[in-house]
Amino acid sequence: MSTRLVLVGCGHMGHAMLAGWIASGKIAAHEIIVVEPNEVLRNRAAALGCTVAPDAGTLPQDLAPDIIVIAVKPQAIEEVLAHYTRFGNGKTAFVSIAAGTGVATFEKILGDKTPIIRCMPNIPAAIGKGMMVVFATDRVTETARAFVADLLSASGEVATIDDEKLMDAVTAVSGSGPGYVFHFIEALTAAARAAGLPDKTAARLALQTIYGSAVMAVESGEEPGVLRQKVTSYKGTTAAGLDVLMGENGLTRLLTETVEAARKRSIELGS
Ligand SMILES: NC(=O)C1=CN([C@@H]2O[C@H](COP(=O)(O)OP(=O)(O)OC[C@H]3O[C@@H](n4cnc5c(N)ncnc54)[C@H](OP(=O)(O)O)[C@@H]3O)[C@@H](O)[C@H]2O)C=CC1
Ligand SMILES: O=C(O)[C@@H]1CCC=N1
Repeated sequence: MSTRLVLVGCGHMGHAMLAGWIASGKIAAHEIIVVEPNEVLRNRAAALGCTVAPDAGTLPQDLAPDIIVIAVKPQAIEEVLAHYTRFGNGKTAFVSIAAGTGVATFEKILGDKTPIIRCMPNIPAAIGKGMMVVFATDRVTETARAFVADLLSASGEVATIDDEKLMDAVTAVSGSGPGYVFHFIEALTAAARAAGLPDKTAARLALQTIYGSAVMAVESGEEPGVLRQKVTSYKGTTAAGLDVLMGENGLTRLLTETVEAARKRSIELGS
């Protein structure tokens, strides 16, 4: 069977998505070529059954994939795309997961008739629990949109946006968000240690509390604020803790500043 998809870059995010696609059966490993210069990461992709290549120069001359997924760092995009211009202005759709880099950059290098999709995934895609947000240009056919949406659904939930400018905010919230949550686990663990708990107990209590609360927020169908109130006894311990966390300089303000810093960085990466 012919190659349907070329994945360029198989690091943290590329591999997370690739593994989910293959496990879902939505695409077969032998329909995928992975281009990755790092030998260890290339071997990891080969172990999934994909054909692998160290660089674009070794790709077959007659290659005509439906999709090329660009999963390299934003700083490398322009240099990398220069090796894929032969696929531009044609039927091959380019899907980029790079933060910041806008459609305009792709069109400048590949040609303005190239179908381009931007997707902002997040790392829980590695376990099929990702948030995948998609923006597609008018050049992208319904068939290509449907194929990409179906493929991405193997990695988690899929949402679409119609305004590319929102991609910076999306990146700052769901793209980077797992980093904030992992840090929240670290911070609660540190606080538990400071409160006198042994290291292992501190880590276990923090992780299970965040896991249990997140699953409950998803599965109960209740608003987080309602769930919070169920924990908060009148003049009790939670109220005392939340007085700090929900105070003027509390978590909402901190997260607003956090998201804004990430959004600004996304804009910088794209300029
Ligand atoms: N990590 C995350 O949680 C998320 C990442 N993203 C986006 O995904 C993209 C990749 O990020 P991430 O996976 O974390 O980064 P990684 O550095 O883990 O992966 C990128 C990979 O691309 C390889 N690479 C470099 N040049 C080429 C080339 N010419 N051809 C093929 N592969 C190449 C790199 O190899 P080498 O290291 O040898 O240079 C590396 O293995 C970024 O644009 C990022 O913005 C989006 C959402 C979430
Ligand atoms: O940190 C980054 O720039 C990438 C994009 C979103 C998550 N990781």
